[in-house]
Amino acid sequence: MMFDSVVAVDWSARSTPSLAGPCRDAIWIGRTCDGVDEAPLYCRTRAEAMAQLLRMVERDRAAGRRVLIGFDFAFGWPQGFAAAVTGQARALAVWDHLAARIVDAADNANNRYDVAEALNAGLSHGGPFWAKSHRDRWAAIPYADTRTDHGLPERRMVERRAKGTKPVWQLAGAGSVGSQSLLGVARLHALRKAIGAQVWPFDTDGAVPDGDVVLAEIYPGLFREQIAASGESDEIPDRAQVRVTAAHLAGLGRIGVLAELMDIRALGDVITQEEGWILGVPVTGTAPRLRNDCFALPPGVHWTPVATALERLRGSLTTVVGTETVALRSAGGRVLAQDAVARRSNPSVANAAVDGYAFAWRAAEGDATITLPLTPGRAAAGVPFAGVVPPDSALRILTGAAVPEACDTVIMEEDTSRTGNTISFESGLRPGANVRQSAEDFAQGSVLLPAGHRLRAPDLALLAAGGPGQVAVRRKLRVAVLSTGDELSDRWQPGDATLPDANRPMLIDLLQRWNMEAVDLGIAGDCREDVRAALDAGAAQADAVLTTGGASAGDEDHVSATLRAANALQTWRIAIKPGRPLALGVWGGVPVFGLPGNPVAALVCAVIFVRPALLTLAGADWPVLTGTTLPAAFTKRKKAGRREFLRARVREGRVEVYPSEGSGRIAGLSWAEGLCELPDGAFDISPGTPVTYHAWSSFGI
Ligand SMILES: Nc1nc2c(c(=O)[nH]1)N[C@H]1C(S)=C(S)[C@@H](COP(=O)(O)OP(=O)(O)OC[C@H]3O[C@@H](n4cnc5c(N)ncnc54)[C@H](O)[C@@H]3O)O[C@H]1N2
Ligand code: MOO
Repeated sequence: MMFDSVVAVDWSARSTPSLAGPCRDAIWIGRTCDGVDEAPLYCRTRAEAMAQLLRMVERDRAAGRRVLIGFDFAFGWPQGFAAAVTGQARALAVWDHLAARIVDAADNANNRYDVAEALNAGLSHGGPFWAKSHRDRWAAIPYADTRTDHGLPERRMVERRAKGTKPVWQLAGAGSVGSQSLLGVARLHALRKAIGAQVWPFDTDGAVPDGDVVLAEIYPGLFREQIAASGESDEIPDRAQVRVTAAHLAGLGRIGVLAELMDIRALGDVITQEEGWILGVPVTGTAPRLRNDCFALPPGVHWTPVATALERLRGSLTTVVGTETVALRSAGGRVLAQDAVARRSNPSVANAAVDGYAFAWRAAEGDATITLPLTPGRAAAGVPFAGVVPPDSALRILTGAAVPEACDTVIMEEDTSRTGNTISFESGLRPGANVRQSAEDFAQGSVLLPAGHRLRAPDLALLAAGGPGQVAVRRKLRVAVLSTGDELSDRWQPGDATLPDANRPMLIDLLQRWNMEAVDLGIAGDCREDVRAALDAGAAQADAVLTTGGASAGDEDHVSATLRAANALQTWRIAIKPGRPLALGVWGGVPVFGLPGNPVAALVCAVIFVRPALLTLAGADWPVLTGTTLPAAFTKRKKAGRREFLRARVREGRVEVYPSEGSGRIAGLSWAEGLCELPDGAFDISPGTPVTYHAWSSFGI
């Protein structure tokens, strides 16, 4: 067993001691020790609870027991808060900050609103904390939720996954947890120092802790059903919560599941160092969150060549989707999550490649004409011959049938003549002729296809032949698509000043062809509130967000501006035409690809940059574009300093390009059947000059 003693604490942010007798909304401590569920303890103050816990730890340590203590408040804050307050992206730095400021007396009197007010005042746009006990005090904390663009995510990633959890910014009101965290963390900071406890996941970097006293964040809501079913109907709810939660976590420890739940290294350091995690929320299927600065370019970079941009993109992204199992027949287009290993050899036994007669080759050595007696019976595919073929005899055999043990060669029926029970044929057959050797195609245990491979129809034949009826694939990547701009409308009518949205249908179709799920976020107007709300919706529902429009630096470029305000924007000026302004950001841990609004630029950016990036997030191999070299049918003098992609098609073996290069000329997109890629350097093209052509099919279109 991992922990001998498991303690669950229901915390409280009260400012006065709770009633003398046990009551709700007070501190309760539940404990399961050596498999025995103890009666929960009631504590009137935080100071009393800490004293109880210290006594328990002392006793457990003296008895050589490992102890896990869970507290039901957030140990961390949404991504970005720690760095904004302390300059370090670590929750424990916030613990230090709070421990130095929180005053929490023995009678529960405390200054949490003063501390929250100071935090708000030090953060941009009024800060994230809201709700308080007195309407007329702490002016920097709004009483109702009238907060504006404070630039931090509303929830931690774990709060998006655990149903019923409340954001940590709310300091008062039913179910709020913000105040509990401020006061609780200050207390845990002292406990950690006093007894050398390990705080999971921060002290272990998301790994399973090895200390003898471990503090972790818990949430009794995870055990809601077990609590409801626990049978003590008139029990105070807080008491039932700590009792059942402790018993449950101890049970998970006994069956080895707790260790699995405590290994969250795969989530990355935004979670393991900054936001924290609720013990018991499963990790599988959870994308590691990206750091806000994951797309940062080195200082001084102004123009990024295409190849460098691709390399950087490749280096900053990894797989974010979990694994699921699907039937082989519906696995086409999916990405293998693991190497597919053959569960059988093909063929599994040596078998006949033709209809004819099997015999031992030694029997047919010598004479010009060979005559062999036939053994009664036959071997057919799936119906092996049950008897023994004598050394100088032959056996009737059909294509696909197992070659009997004593035989090694098969003669095709058309090459023999049969009289009664004998066959005759000309000598000269090589040993092993017309026999498919066991495992000549592939051997059991060999890797048929590597993880990351995208399955096509022929691959399904191979996997099926290798045995598995089911295959482990990556969950489909979900990608949200947003168009931006006041000029766009989905309800456009002739005569309107608005334009129909051309980008969204195009991008949604691209995603579907790449075997991803598209989430349609519609159109956001040219205002930050709209863009913010859409990005929030995208980050909540999808693994990545694609936007078009508003990517460059103009007054109306609200995608860039919104990401910049959240300190999450990197604008890459790529040496490419079209598609030069590409905004890359991270919103709520989810990458945002801000494509230029011009439809031609949007498509080029989508196929050249976004496709490989999304395939990487989806767990697929990085696609390498090779292209075909063909003679040009056009004339152009290309300047040095940027790569160009021209709308193109092939006619009579030569590459034609669309007469206009304007990146708003949508007709040319549809006219084209692919792109002609011109290199970064200067390049003079006249009819016949070899150029590189990529058919739409090489972009999965
Ligand atoms: N001062 C600068 N101006 C511009 C720059 C620059 O670097 N500095 N870059 C130019 C280039 S190159 C491009 S491409 C565009 C990119 O602009 P944005 O991404 O900010 O896009 P918008 O200004 O919102 O729109 C550009 C153009 O595309 C039309 N559009 C937008 N969305 C759609 C849609 N869904 N369907 C159809 N058409 C759409 C929009 O109406 C504009 O005409 O910036 C240049 N300017
Ligand atoms: O990206 Mo812009 O398309 O070069 O006009």
